[in-house]
Amino acid sequence: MKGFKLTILNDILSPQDLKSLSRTDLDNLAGELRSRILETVSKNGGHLASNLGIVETTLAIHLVFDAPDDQIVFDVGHQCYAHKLLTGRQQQFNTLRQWQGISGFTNRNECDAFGAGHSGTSVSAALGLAMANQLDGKQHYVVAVVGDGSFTNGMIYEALNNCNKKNLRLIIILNDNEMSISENVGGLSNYLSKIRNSQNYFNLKHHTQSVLHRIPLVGEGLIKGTRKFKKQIKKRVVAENFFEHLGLDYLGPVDGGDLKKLESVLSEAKSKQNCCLVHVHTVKGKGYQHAEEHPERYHSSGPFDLSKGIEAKPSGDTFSAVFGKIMVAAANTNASICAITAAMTGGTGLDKFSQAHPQRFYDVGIAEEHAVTFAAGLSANGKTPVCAIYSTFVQRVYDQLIHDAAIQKLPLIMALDRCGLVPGDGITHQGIYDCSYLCSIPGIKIYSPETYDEMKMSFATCFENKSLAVIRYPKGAEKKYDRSGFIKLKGLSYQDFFNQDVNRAAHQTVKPEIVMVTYGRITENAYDAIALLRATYSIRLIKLVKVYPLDLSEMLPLLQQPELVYILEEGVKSGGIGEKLAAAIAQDEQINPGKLRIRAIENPLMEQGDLTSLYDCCGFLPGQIATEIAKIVEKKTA
Ligand SMILES: Cc1ncc(C[n+]2csc(CCOP(=O)(O)OP(=O)(O)O)c2C)c(N)n1
Ligand SMILES: CC(=O)[C@@H](O)[C@H](O)COP(=O)(O)O
Ligand SMILES: [Mg+2]
Repeated sequence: MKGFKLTILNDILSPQDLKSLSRTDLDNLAGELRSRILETVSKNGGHLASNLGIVETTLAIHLVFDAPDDQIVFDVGHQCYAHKLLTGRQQQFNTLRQWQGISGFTNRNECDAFGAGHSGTSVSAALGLAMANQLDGKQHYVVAVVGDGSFTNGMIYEALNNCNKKNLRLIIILNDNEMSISENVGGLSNYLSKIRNSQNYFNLKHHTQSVLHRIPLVGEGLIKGTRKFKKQIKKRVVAENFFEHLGLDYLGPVDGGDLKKLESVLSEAKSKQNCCLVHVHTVKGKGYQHAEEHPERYHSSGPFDLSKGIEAKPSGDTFSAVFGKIMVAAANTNASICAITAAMTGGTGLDKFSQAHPQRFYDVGIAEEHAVTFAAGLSANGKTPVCAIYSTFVQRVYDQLIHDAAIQKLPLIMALDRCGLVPGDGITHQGIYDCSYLCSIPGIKIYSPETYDEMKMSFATCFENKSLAVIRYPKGAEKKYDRSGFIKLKGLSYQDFFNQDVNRAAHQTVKPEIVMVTYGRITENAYDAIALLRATYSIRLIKLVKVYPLDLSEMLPLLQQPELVYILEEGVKSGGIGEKLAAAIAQDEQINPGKLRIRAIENPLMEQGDLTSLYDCCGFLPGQIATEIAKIVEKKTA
């Protein structure tokens, strides 16, 4: 792909420039868009397969509609790369997903009609935009683009239920590529495949309708009563589908690779008086053979060699993979263990479990709320459910955890993946809120293992204790550094970095000047910061594994001596573990609350970027931590 000349794309400064292109130019442009997407994702990482599949649909949308007056709302937003390239962001496209570059999702700051990252929001947002237009007497259209996977999300149906208003300039494009990240699941996916496979349904329907139009007595232009009669006949001859029953017009399925047909069907949708759903059949990964053959592998990828494709096997363990192993091993000996995922089998490491224990594995679709209440139901009838969900998507299940688990006093284990800062995906995917909001759920216990061993122990404890518990861990692998000096207590471990000549037994009597308290992946940063400080100060590092409720009887005695207690937290400051500890210290007569400092995330609206840039922005790099601590101590002793 290197050196591929993008002759047409270079001249597209706005969607208006598309409108004068010839058919041949448009076809070539589709190829150029794919090349640019491939080239960029192979360098920066990103969501490849979905973007390759939706190129012609995006072109058709921008040919038929007039953005930005007409507003396009992408569900999830991970498939918006062609849209970005056609809407004035070509120059920055090489900065995709990079620090201070452009986001891999739709982003209102970048001039998209609505931002996203989480699934299922598009139709509600688009309906709101369309209603606002209607109130203002504006004639603009709003187009929601939703994948078949996202159509498994309940919010879509809540929104569809409200779309049956007259003269609503709202068009919903169902981008059906037969895939979520992995294969799409459930009754809806079967139903869509039925519509697709009812051969020529669309053609038959159109043919029937045009025949009906031609019958003299019921033809166009006749009085209302006759129209009613015509509708009755239509209904009998052509069965309505689910969407039509909800009061929407339905067009499709249309071949999503056929730009001319797409344009014609979208133009027809525009002419409808109702909200219209256009069902487009696309191919995930289209145009790059590796991605067409393995759409799941190319859903979201890191950088890779375009000529070779992505290696089949990930190398080495990750927290997700270790979680998968823990689950398989536990379920081998405990028949009550069940695993639930909301469309993230591979990402959460549950693929092995799904093969080893298919009867006890549930992929419920992109339906986190349902996943948790469903798990609570399993729990109520004696099962041991483990819900594996990314931290960011758990934001959706706050009420389910309170109403359906905590209040019911039901044991339930939440395995939270992708906790902490999430580099490439950015602002919508940061796993930095969970500790803060989950702490207030009655009876909840939160563990934040930093190592695979701690993770295993946390799960073992939770399987045994049968309570409402959260085990949270980051994306990727455990950090490698020397942990041999840590002394384990119940819910924490600690290590003293005093004068190296002092032996461990003597530590008890030596006074640490600084105590650092931290948890999770960022412990390594604390450890590295200590390496910069230990020649000057004696420091104690406390690593929490059980982060909530805090085991104060273990911890407070360790905090009494130092001049400074410095809490380092890869999560939001507001309501976080640091603030919980501060509140506990404030009530302890032995500890002066004035010696506490919290370094946590104060501006959580953190865009995408590499982890080092994100850490830098938060003051989390070891050098920054060391400098801050030295300054505080100097000020105190001055
Ligand atoms: C609430 C929520 N849960 C899970 C995800 C993770 N996720 C991102 S894309 C995706 C699959 C979407 O499938 P579909 O809508 O069909 O789009 P496609 O990738 O096939 O184009 C999932 C599960 C998410 N973004 N939001
Ligand atoms: C769009 C989305 O929400 C997912 O595709 C997410 O980007 C996947 O992240 P991982 O690649 O870390 O599984
Ligand atoms: Mg799909």
